[in-house]
Amino acid sequence: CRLIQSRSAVRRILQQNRTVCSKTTVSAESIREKLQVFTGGSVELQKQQQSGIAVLTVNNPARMNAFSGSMMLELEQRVCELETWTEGKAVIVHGAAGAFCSGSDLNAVRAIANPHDGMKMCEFMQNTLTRLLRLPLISVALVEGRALGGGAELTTACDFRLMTSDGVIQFVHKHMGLVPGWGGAARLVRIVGSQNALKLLSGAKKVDPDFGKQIGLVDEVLHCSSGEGNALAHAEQWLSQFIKGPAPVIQAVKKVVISGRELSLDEALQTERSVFGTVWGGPANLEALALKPKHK
Ligand SMILES: CCCC(=O)SCCNC(=O)CCNC(=O)[C@H](O)C(C)(C)COP(=O)(O)OP(=O)(O)OC[C@H]1O[C@@H](n2cnc3c(N)ncnc32)[C@H](O)[C@@H]1OP(=O)(O)O
Repeated sequence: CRLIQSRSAVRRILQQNRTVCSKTTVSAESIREKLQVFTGGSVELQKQQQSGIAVLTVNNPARMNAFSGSMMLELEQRVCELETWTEGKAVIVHGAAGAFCSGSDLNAVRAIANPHDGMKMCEFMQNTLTRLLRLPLISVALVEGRALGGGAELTTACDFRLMTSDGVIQFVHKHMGLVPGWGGAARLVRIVGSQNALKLLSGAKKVDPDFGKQIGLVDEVLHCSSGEGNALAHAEQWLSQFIKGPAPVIQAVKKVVISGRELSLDEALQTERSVFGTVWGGPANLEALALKPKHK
C-alpha cells in the first residue's frame, strides 16, 4: 500500500509539468496564432552530450534580445525538448551578443495591448517559465548586460543567477504601467523575500552585481574579460562544482528540491522517499559502496 502511495506521489510531481501544459494547451491555441505573426529572432538550444550542459540562447540582438511572438513559441518548444533530455544535468540560459533580454518585443506588445490577449500571453509565458523552473536540470541564468521587464522575470525562472560586472536586472514593469505577468513577482518574493521584492518592483530599482549579491538575487559575480563565449565558459566552470556525477543522481537532487519548494511537507516527504527509491541500489550507489569512500 505504501509503495502504491509513494509511486503516485512521484507520478504527481513528475506529471505536474505535463498537467500545467495540457491545461493551457486548449486555451492557448488562440494566442499561439497571434504570437506566431510577430516574427524575428530565435531561441536556440545546444545540448552538450559530454558535459550534460545545455545552452539556451535568447537570440534577437537587433532588439536587445526582446522576445518576439515567435520566440515565445520557440521557448516553449525548447523547454519541451529539455523535459525529455534524460542524459542532461544542467541548462544555462543567456542572451546573444552580450545582452541578456529586454523583455517582450514592444511591437508585439502594442499589437496585443488589450486585456484578453494580454491575459492569454501572460498565461502562456507563465506556463512555459514554470516548466523551465521545474525541469529536472540545474538551471542558471547568465546575465551579461541588461535583463529588463520580462527578461528580469526570465532570470527568476532559473535556480541560480550569475552576473558579469556589466550585468543589470531591472523589473521596469512599473515604468510601463504594468506588473510582472510571467510569474516573475511570485518567484521574486520567494527568492529575495517580500520586502526586497516590493522595493525592486515599486522602485523599478536597478540591480547591479553588488546589490544583487547583497539581497540574494545574484548567486555569483563572474569576473571575466568581455569576448564571445568567455562568460559562458566561466558559467560552465562555476556550474561544474554542482554537476559532478551521473545524470540520474543530479536529476534526482533537483526533483527533491522542486518538491520541497512546491509541495506541502507531507507530500514533499512522500516524493523524497519515492525519488530516493529510484537511486537507492542504483549503479552510482553500488559503485560508491564498492569504493568504500571517505568523505574527508
Ligand atoms: C510582461 C512583460 C513586460 C515587458 O517585458 S515590457 C518590455 C520591457 N522592456 C522595455 O521596455 C525595453 C525598452 N528598451 C530600452 O529601454 C532600451 O532600448 C535598452 C534595452 C535599455 C537599450 O538601450 P540602448 O543600448 O540605448 O539601445 P537602443 O535603445 O538603441 O536599442 C537597440 C534597438 O533595440 C530595440 N529594442 C530594445 N528593447 C526592445 C524591446 N523590448 N522591444 C522592441 N525593441 C526593442 C530598440 O528599439 C532599438 O531598435 P532601433 O535601433 O531603434 O530599431
